[in-house]
Amino acid sequence: MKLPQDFQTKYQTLLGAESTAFLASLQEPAVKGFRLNPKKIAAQPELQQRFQQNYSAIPWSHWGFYGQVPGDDIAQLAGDLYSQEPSAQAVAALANPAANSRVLDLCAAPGGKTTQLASILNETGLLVANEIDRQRAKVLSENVERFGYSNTVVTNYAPDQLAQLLPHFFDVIVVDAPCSGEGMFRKDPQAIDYWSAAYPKQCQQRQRQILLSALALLAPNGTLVYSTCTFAPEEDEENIDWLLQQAPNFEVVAPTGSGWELAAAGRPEWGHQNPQLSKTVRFWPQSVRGEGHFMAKLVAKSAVTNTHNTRQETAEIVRGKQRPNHHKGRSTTGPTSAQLAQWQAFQQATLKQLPAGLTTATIVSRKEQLFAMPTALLVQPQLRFVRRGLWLGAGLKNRFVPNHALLMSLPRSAFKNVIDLTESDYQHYRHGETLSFPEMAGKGWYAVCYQQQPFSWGYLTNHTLKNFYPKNFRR
Ligand SMILES: C[S@@+](CC[C@H](N)C(=O)[O-])C[C@H]1O[C@@H](n2cnc3c(N)ncnc32)[C@H](O)[C@@H]1O
Repeated sequence: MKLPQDFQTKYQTLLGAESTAFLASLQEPAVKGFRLNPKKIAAQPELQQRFQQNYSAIPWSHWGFYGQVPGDDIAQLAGDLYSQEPSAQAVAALANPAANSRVLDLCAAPGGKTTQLASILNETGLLVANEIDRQRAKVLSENVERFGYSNTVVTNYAPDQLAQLLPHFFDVIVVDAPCSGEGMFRKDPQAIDYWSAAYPKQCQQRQRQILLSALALLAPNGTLVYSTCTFAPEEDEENIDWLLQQAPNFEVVAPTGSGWELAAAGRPEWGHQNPQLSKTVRFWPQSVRGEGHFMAKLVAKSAVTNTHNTRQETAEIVRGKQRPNHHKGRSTTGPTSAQLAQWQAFQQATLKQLPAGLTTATIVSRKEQLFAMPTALLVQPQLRFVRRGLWLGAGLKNRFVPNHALLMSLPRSAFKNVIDLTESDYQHYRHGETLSFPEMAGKGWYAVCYQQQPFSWGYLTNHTLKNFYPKNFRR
């Protein structure tokens, strides 16, 4: 790999003798990793064993392993795992939101940190995954669907717009900032083409704008995690030093627990000698099995009285004192009683259990489509979504048609009817073909499975399984 001369000179100056090992490490192959989805793996001990026996664990990650699982493995399709390089798995682990927190992943696509944060929250609280780029937000939304957590919504805002809509709303915010990507040079050599000596400073300006919005979105006693996949001090230590000046009530906290001793500390000398920077974290490829990453966790030094009243408003909505303002809202309303009746009839016929997050959700409709939207978000009827919570399905005139997202949010044991496909039927079904089962009688919705994993809805009628595998996933 040909590294820019300016890059080499910069790190020779910054790192001195260590630069030889650092620059040599960038010529090594990238380290691959993936992370299991605890929600889906919990009920499948044989699948857990498959991974535990064949792959070694990533020390600092929740559920992380070194290695690579092919993209068309059923475990990928069924949302059992997410491919993510090992160091990137430290960011959500550092944030480690408490159960029931309101969490925002501000720069979220394609969803590596989001899916890990969702796993940590384990269907409690609320997770907003926001992405500024519309196309990338769609990919993020697909990954959120695949992982199957019903308390996760996807939005598509610039950070300052979101801050106007949900000021001081979140307990935990992760800013995995767009950066100069030096830590990705091995994984994605194209990042080298974008790089110039001036690029880190340009990125710094954009990162500071994003961080100011993050402060406006954060509850007074909230936690902010900032990360980049670059080595550049301008984007790392300098930004945290600057952020502490903007928010003097905050301090950096160092990670605790096993695995973190393998990471290095940030460098105070690269951020105006601010001693707090020794509690920031660096992953260097010459000393850990992973790519380059920087991260810092900031918490409020002293408790501040929470003056905003969103929690009170939410409680009132839940208790029914205040109705969500449907008129100002872009598109959601309450479902009709006929739609609700269809949804209930569908549940009775098809499901043994409901997704866990539904207990803290409100059912809303958009035209005939029904969604379980996290109740806490009803305080802001102006909010537009790419995914407004768990997409349940369509309440049509005489029937309910479940959405793929509902299937992905449930374990195999939740379905009254399951059908296991052979390898050959599985390939046909993934193409979108209808399958014939002369021995199967009756009518109804089935969770269609391969290797025990639900991957699609199917509707059985006249000995034929109608194909509801989403058209955009067919191949
Ligand atoms: C490092 S990537 C995020 C990776 C993601 N957190 C993950 O783990 O999969 C940074 C993201 O920030 C987005 N972005 C770019 N410019 C932005 C801006 N001005 N404000 C907010 N986000 C921005 C990019 O589109 C990109 O998706």
